[in-house]
Amino acid sequence: MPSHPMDYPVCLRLEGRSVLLVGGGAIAEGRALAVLDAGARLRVIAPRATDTLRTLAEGGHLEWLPRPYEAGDARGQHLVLAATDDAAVSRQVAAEARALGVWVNTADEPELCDFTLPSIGRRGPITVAVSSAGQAPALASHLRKTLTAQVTRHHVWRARLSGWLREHLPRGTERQQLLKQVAVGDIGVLLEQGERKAAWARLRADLRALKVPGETP
Ligand SMILES: C[C@@]1(CC(=O)O)C2=NC(=C\c3[nH]c(c(CCC(=O)O)c3CC(=O)O)Cc3[nH]c(c(CC(=O)O)c3CCC(=O)O)/C=C3\N/C(=C\2)[C@@H](CCC(=O)O)[C@]3(C)CC(=O)O)/[C@H]1CCC(=O)O
Ligand SMILES: NC(=O)c1ccc[n+]([C@@H]2O[C@H](COP(=O)([O-])OP(=O)(O)OC[C@H]3O[C@@H](n4cnc5c(N)ncnc54)[C@H](O)[C@@H]3O)[C@@H](O)[C@H]2O)c1
Repeated sequence: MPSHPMDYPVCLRLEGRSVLLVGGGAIAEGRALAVLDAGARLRVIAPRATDTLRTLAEGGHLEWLPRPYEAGDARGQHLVLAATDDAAVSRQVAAEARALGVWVNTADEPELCDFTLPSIGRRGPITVAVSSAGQAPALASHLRKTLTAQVTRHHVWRARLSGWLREHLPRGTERQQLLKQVAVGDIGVLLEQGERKAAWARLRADLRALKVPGETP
């Protein structure tokens, strides 16, 4: 039996949200690139920052405050990430963020984290995320590489096509059935086999049966 309850995995939508990153080293840089990809408004507080972080700050992609963390810095943030080389700073940041009700992650101490960061592989809209509940990050990284390699371009096509159909078709049982066809049924299998023409023909026939107007992507 695990000593803690299971972690609860989520995919955060950070667009336009304020994220504070405390620390400016290699680990912080990885965090910064990931939250910027997610469209967050990023503030970095650290006396030293990597060249990449400095360049991003000069380009206006993030705000860098070149000083140590101070009490109150977590106020008004939606999320706080701490990645310094000083465990006392991690503890201070985690305690203050928690007291303010702001979710916090520290790169060096799983016990201080409200959430941990899984190892991540991306293929189009598909994300493979592996967590080991803080127990084996190197194993999470290894598994992530193995699993991500199994996501092929056919899966990406199926995901994109499914996304397009969800956007254009009204909700309901018929849409659900068609989306299952695309994801794991005959249409998906045709796409996987490289039979794109046959897949489109089958999809058009299904759309006609649904009496839905419009072009396929
Ligand atoms: C997955 C990944 C994502 C990311 O960082 O973005 C990530 N660690 C990665 C790699 C990695 N980290 C470490 C090693 C060396 C081997 C080892 O020590 O085991 C390797 C392997 C490598 O580098 O190949 C060292 C390490 N990590 C933590 C501690 C502190 C501690 O455990 O006390 C120490 C000791 C530090 C020291 O001793 O100084 C803690 C955490 N690391 C986490 C995430 C969270 C739990 C994730 C999970 O549940 O699996 C958590 C809890 C904090 C957090 O949420 O950040 C990323 C994979 C990137 C990729 O995909 O390749
Ligand atoms: N989660 C992971 O994947 C993982 C992997 C390896 C290491 N770590 C841990 O991540 C942490 C950071 O590692 P790193 O290699 O990026 O370290 P680093 O030494 O390259 O950078 C440390 C950064 O912290 C900043 N800093 C120091 N004191 C500060 C303060 N009071 N306020 C604000 N910023 C401060 C420094 O200016 C510097 O930018 C370490 O604790 C390390 O143990 C995590």
